[in-house]
Amino acid sequence: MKEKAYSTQTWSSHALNPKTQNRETIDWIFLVDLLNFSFWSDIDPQDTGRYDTQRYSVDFEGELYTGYWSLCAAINRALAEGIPITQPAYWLSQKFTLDHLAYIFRSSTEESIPLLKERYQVLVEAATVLRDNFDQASSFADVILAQQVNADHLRSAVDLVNLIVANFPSFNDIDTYEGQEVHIYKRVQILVSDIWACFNGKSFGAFHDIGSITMFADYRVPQILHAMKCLEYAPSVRDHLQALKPLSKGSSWEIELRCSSIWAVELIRQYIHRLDPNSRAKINSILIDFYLWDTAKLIQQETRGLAGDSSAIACHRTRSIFY
Ligand SMILES: Nc1nc2c(c(CN[C@H]3C=C[C@H](O)[C@@H]3O)cn2[C@@H]2O[C@H](COP(=O)(O)O)[C@@H](O)[C@H]2O)c(=O)[nH]1
Repeated sequence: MKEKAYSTQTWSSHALNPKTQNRETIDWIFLVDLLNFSFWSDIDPQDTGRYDTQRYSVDFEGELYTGYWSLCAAINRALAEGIPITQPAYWLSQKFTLDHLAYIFRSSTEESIPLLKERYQVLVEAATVLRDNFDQASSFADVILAQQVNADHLRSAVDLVNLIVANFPSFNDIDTYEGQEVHIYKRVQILVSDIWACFNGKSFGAFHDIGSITMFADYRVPQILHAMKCLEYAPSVRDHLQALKPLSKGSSWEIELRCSSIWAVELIRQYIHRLDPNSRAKINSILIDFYLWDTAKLIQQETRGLAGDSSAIACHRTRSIFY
């Protein structure tokens, strides 16, 4: 596997990610990270990620995309067809119906996109919040611009995360574990991080506390943390996942798995900073996460599925709008 230095520039190197850095790019990122959840397939048990399993696949410019990239492909395809899908006002227009969203996310295979109705509701809710809570804001860029900057013209990533979860319910990734509230905040943190990475830490992406953002607790990174022997699953949990059984949202196993993946990345980050104190300014949990996630996807492609060999672990099958 080709090693590559990880930096914010890596973000725009992905074929489907925008190459420009402007308000339209913010709109694209906002839409993607509103819908950045639950792409694991009910009909690809080996999790090969391949369209020939008939799992949900999007054809964009002659290429078939699955998983997270199917979301980006469907959005780019809609834009290429002249559908203003990244404009929040569109989500409140007459034209924007559940059937229209089904067309936008149409599949080239038997399986449709999971949680389509929830995706529709998330968009209508977000556009309503922009209109009602942010003075008819036409773009999420206006929400960022409304944020105070400090003397160095830098905003607070943590304040932006808290502002988003206080206003947009679909980002409220909170659970209760043994009576204690646990704020995992996966999609809101990847939203702020994608903006930071896309803008290379400048302009809309200029934050003085970006190092406070954690890894994004999804269902893909725990697998590679396990493959790297950074995460160990109790035999009962491992057997449950390998049997492709669903893991219910809010169960103690699900919360422990997500929080353990966050803590594992924090320990990796601390280890890297101890090894090389100069890396403190360059390496944060976001870049470690991006590296781990991209590497997990490469392994999935090369081995036709991360659950392929016995040492691998299947991803946990929790249907949720939060990741
Ligand atoms: N922790 C973490 N989770 C991430 C991402 C991304 C996409 N980020 C890309 C954009 C810029 C970066 O450089 C990455 O290339 C998606 N996901 C989550 O994965 C799951 C989808 O997986 P699969 O079904 O296999 O495609 C789903 O929960 C989705 O929310 C990430 O980066 N980190």
